[in-house]
Amino acid sequence: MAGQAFEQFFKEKDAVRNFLFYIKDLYAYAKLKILLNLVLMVLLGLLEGIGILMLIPFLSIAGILSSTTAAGGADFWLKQFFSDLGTTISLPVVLLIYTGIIFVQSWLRRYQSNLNTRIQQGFYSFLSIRMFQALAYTKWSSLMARKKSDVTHLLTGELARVSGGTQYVLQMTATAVISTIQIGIAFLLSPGLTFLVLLGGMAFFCWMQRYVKEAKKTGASISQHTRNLFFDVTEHLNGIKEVKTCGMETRQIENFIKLRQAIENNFVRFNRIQSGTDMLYRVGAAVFISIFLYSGIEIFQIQAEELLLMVVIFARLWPRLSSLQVGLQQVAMMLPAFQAVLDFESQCLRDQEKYLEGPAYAPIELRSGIELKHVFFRYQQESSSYALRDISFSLPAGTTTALVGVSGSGKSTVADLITGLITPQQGEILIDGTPIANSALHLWRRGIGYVPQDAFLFHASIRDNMGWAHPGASEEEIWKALKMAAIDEFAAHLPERLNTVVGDRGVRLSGGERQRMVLARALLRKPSVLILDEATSSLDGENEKRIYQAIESLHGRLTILVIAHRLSTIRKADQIIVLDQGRIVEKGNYANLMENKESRLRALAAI
Ligand SMILES: Nc1ncnc2c1ncn2[C@@H]1O[C@H](COP(=O)(O)OP(=O)(O)OP(=O)(O)O)[C@@H](O)[C@H]1O
Repeated sequence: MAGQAFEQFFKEKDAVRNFLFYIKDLYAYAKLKILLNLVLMVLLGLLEGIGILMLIPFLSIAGILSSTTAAGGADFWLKQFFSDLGTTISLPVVLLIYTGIIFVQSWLRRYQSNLNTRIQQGFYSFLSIRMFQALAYTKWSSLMARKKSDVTHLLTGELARVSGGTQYVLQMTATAVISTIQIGIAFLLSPGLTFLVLLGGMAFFCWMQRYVKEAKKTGASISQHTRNLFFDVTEHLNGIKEVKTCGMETRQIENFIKLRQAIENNFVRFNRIQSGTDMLYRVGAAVFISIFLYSGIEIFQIQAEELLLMVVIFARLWPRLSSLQVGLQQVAMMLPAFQAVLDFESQCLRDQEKYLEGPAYAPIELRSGIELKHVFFRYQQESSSYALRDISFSLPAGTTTALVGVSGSGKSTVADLITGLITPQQGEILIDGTPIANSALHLWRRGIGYVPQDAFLFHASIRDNMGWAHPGASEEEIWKALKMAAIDEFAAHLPERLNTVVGDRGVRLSGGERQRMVLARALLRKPSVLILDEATSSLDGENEKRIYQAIESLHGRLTILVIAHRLSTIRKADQIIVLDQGRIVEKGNYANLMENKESRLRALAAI
């Protein structure tokens, strides 16, 4: 029957596998602490057992228990020993021993509870850190396919649920160990009755396993709805300006209420399962104890003291069975969260980038140039449409190349290929004549300064934002970088200069100020390659001119790739590459291309 219950609990193979993975992970993390925990559990179980046995001297002193009630067998000797204790020592001594046992037991329980919390919280951190590491080293192409809100949800909500489940796993283990010891002692005292209690208890326990399945279903539903809620809130915050501008608040609120209510209903449903099983256990206890008392007194005519002992044992064992049930339901509810965490982690691990770390590995500095040879790239493997087709060009070191083309022509995709965030399906990208090894990609990227379209700043001071890119940068280096990005005057006039906090994602700055700040941050790293992906799109003419003057002053020292939509900014580029629908349609310098009346660049300039 126990086998059936086990099977029912772990009906799906995945659940068994995940639960075993979970236990394996937990054990791998806290081997010694878990062993210490087990020892404590055994000690606590024994002490609780002795606590029960101490009833015998009480009964003996009170004259309820005679020392000749049973003869022979382990139970006789045990009872005899404790009964003798009652007749040879006085009541105060027995009470003192009893209090001592309870004191030691309480102290151990407190120690074990602290140890459990240490294991639980430590395991939570262990899983979070492991998951965050896996996430940080995952390939961009794999991250691109994921919703940010799902990842946040996994790292916060789902992992917190897993941690809550850990508490129950530890509690259940303690309950199981202590119960086993108590059952052993109860067997010594009264094998027949204990067997009957156990049989009844097991049958009841197995019957109750249907609720564990229910709990698991509720857990899966909670996972799904909390994920949706995270998504909704994240989207709302990302688009809060648009929401307010278009007066869409009510719709957002309605959505939020719907999701919140679904979660609320699931938790209420789960509590209904928990309280329902608790009620059934209580009613079951009353029925069982009535049957035992009746059959003990009327049919088996058991001695009163034995019945009393059985009531005590039953009163201790039954709640444990109930707490095992509650624990199983809690763990079953947590398993979908663990499964989600595990799936995400294994996907991240499958798509890892190799990293060479350590002082021996310096950023790769470009010496002769970058070359793209017949590169084809498509975002979806199964799709027949390519974002880039047969792209070949080179960026000699120290030159400035401009990529132009209408929206969607593939400019940002070229930039992502050069940084190694994505890899071509056909063709190759050579850095100083050789393809960059997978393991060295991060070293290559460390030598690149990148300013994206939607430049972001942390909610921190300018100094901290700069320090993020180059932790050891001196005050002088920071001001130099700010000057190169034409933002030094702005920073110098701020009330707290470098200590001024720029708001969340830099919202306290104008679009142009933010982009110049991010450009300064990129330059602070002293990169050998600088990529500007429409980085000047929100600058006014004057600021744009200043940035390009600064960039021109870097000409020859850096290899620069500029993705630009304003052609005025690329006049001085060494070469201009015009893209259209993923193909290179023109190459040359500004003067050459503009000379040709049919040129695409001219057409773009006209637009
Ligand atoms: N993550 C993605 N998944 C699928 N397709 C994508 C993805 N990113 C871009 N594309 C597609 O690839 C093509 C090239 O996009 P890309 O962003 O490189 O163009 P772009 O020239 O930089 O455009 P824009 O000037 O608007 O930024 C487009 O058709 C676009 O829809």
